[in-house]
Amino acid sequence: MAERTASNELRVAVAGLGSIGTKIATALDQGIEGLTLSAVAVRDPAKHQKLLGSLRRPPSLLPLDQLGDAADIVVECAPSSQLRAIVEPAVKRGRAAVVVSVGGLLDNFDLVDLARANGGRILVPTGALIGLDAVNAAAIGTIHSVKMVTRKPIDGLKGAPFIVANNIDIDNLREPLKLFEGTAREAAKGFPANLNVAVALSLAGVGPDRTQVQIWADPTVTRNVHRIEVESDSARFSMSIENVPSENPKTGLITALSVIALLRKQRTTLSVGT
Ligand SMILES: NC(=O)C1=CN([C@@H]2O[C@H](COP(=O)(O)OP(=O)(O)OC[C@H]3O[C@@H](n4cnc5c(N)ncnc54)[C@H](OP(=O)(O)O)[C@@H]3O)[C@@H](O)[C@H]2O)C=CC1
Ligand SMILES: O=C([O-])CC(=O)C(=O)O
Repeated sequence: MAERTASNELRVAVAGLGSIGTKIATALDQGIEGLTLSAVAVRDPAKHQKLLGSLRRPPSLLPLDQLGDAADIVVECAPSSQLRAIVEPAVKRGRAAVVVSVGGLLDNFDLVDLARANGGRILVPTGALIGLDAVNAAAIGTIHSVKMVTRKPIDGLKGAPFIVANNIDIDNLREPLKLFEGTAREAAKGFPANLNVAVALSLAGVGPDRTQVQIWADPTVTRNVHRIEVESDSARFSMSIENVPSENPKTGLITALSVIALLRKQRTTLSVGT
């Protein structure tokens, strides 16, 4: 059972105060019904003094692996390399972990079993994507295929391991270039900081080995564009989203908002959408 504050609020900890974590911590501090920001973990406290000093109710500053001691819900918004260090101790204590670096979950899927064995939960928000409610619903029946095409500006792809390993020059592109076509599992390996959305889609639907993904470097777009097509026995649907990049060009602004929406649903009286 989750412990509660004296006022019966759920305590939330935020791991990583980058483009996503900063917005979530700020929203919690400004007030989300039934929730309180209890702790944060950062790599370099000096870098975050301004933000931490501006919060109305300063949270505890803790190491990543102690966040679960101070919170009922631990929100992971650090690089995927830190996923295990954040989620494992939290779910071992029976806490809920909200995971945004969802690509990293594929190599750490035993965490789901660990959570199950200890009464913890792992929550994956829709994040920078759209329509996981419909994909979840279709998956109750039979999904025949899920295809996703992602187009990103050059800055949103720079440094991806797939690009580096294949020595692809994307800096001087004048027209769109298809970089990759394959499964969501392969996409997550080659583009770990760019294709979390493909993994979230796959976990909602037919899994990482049956979700087909194309990735384009596109100098003609300024947004991270994802188009998805689903064929199932209950519905056929196409969805697309054009994300405004945040201070981190790899990350759409809507990602933090999606997590805030998920957190709101934990205690709100009226909850809309699955
Ligand atoms: N699910 C989805 O739809 C999406 C997921 N993402 C993923 O979300 C994650 C966060 O993205 P974003 O906020 O843009 O990334 P940022 O790079 O902006 O922020 C990551 C933060 O984590 C901090 N950090 C790194 N190591 C540690 C550590 N050991 N302890 C504490 N903090 C640490 C960094 O600190 P410092 O500033 O010191 O480097 C940084 O502030 C990424 O993995 C990204 O790929 C992104 C977009 C969409
Ligand atoms: O999935 C990701 O990691 C980021 C992304 O595509 C986006 O922000 O649109």
